[in-house]
Amino acid sequence: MRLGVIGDDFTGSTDIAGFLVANGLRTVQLNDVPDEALQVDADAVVISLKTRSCPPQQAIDESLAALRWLQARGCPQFFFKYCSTFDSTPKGNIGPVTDALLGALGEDFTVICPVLPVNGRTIYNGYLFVNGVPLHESGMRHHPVTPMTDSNIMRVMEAQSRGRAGNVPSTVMDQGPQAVREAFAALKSKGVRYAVLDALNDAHLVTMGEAVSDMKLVTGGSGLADGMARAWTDLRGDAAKAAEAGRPVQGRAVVLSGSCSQMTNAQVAAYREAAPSLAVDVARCLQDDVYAGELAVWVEAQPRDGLAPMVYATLPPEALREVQQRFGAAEASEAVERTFGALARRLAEAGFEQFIIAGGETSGIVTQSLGIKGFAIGPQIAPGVPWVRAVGRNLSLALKSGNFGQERFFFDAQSAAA
Ligand SMILES: Nc1ncnc2c1ncn2[C@@H]1O[C@H](COP(=O)(O)OP(=O)(O)O)[C@@H](O)[C@H]1O
Ligand SMILES: O=C(O)[C@@H](O)C(=O)COP(=O)(O)O
Repeated sequence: MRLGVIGDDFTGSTDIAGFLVANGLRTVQLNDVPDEALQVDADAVVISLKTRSCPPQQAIDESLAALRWLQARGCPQFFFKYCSTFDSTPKGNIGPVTDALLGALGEDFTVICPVLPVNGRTIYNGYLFVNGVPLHESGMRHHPVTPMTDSNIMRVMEAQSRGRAGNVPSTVMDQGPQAVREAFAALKSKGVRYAVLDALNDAHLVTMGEAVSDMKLVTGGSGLADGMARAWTDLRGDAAKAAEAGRPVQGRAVVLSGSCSQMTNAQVAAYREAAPSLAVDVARCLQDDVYAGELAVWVEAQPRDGLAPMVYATLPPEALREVQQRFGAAEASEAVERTFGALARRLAEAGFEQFIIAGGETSGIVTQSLGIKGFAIGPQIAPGVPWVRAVGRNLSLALKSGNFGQERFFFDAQSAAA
């Protein structure tokens, strides 16, 4: 095994796994900390946790358990994968988990690099941009669980961690890996613990991929992993072959959307025009246990041919704010997640085999509710969203991060599975 990834959510984990596979690496995704006895033969193992917004101590404990599992299998390098829009408030959990992993590895320096230029997530002078808009002005300022109100990654990192952050600017990135390594040494000598790496383009990814080759722990988004994988010329194989085991199974499909991100809103609006669609009633999610069953009955009653039916809780920011004021943000989001978990379980029992899910937390709860222990990674539907196939089960899933994919993503996913 060359790389062990600890992902803080399920969509983020399939995102990074998809990029490793696209580089021809044999990659396996395991959901939650795997059993001690499990043995895996792969170039990269991605352990997906659901630790983005749980209490910090739980995030630390689960991340350290994942680290120990990987260490016990001789893994030489570790990647803490979090969102390319950072998705972390001053409460955590990126800072606390990074500190805990550094401590466990006996290290005192790492990179902070939430970038994915192909999906418009870039860093300039330590400020994170989403499609050219500063993070705090993007749709992420309205995120229901982790609203991002500051684009300065040094500042948000320092607010939730134990050390100082510094920046490696794009002008240094332009000079190549050796210059970046020298910048690391200079930052370290000033007592900096976290180097926030600028990345504006593909060339910067390749540079950083080489520059971090000796670092035991790296942290960030899939852009960094893409750069690292490109440097492993000895491992890179045929991408189509690496994706073969994850090709989607054929069967009945459903779309479940629990993301309120800007792009998901556009995707739901486009899909609702063409396919049978049902909006979730949050009050019912909070009030009774029979609601998920009723939703399942509706899904099952939709025509078998044509586009897959969609159940969605997706709301634009103003409507979401109203729901949150009425019921409480945490209570509402938990109830919606619980409903999607129960609905997915009912649909799997009813024979549904393809699940197209929008939203990281939503994907996490659905995967856990379906009792899926691991995924083989298939071909990408859009950058960062591969089809994945449950190990040992006849189930395929597309786990879409809130802001990933184009407007016709739900259509694209079904065409890619045909
Ligand atoms: N209508 C709604 N009212 C309240 N909370 C909601 C609603 N729809 C979705 N949510 C919650 O918002 C959160 C969205 O997070 P997530 O699934 O990670 O999406 P994203 O990938 O866009 O961040 C989930 O916890 C979900 O349950
Ligand atoms: O890095 C990313 O942007 C994604 O891989 C990611 O982490 C997804 O998170 P959600 O937006 O919560 O789905």
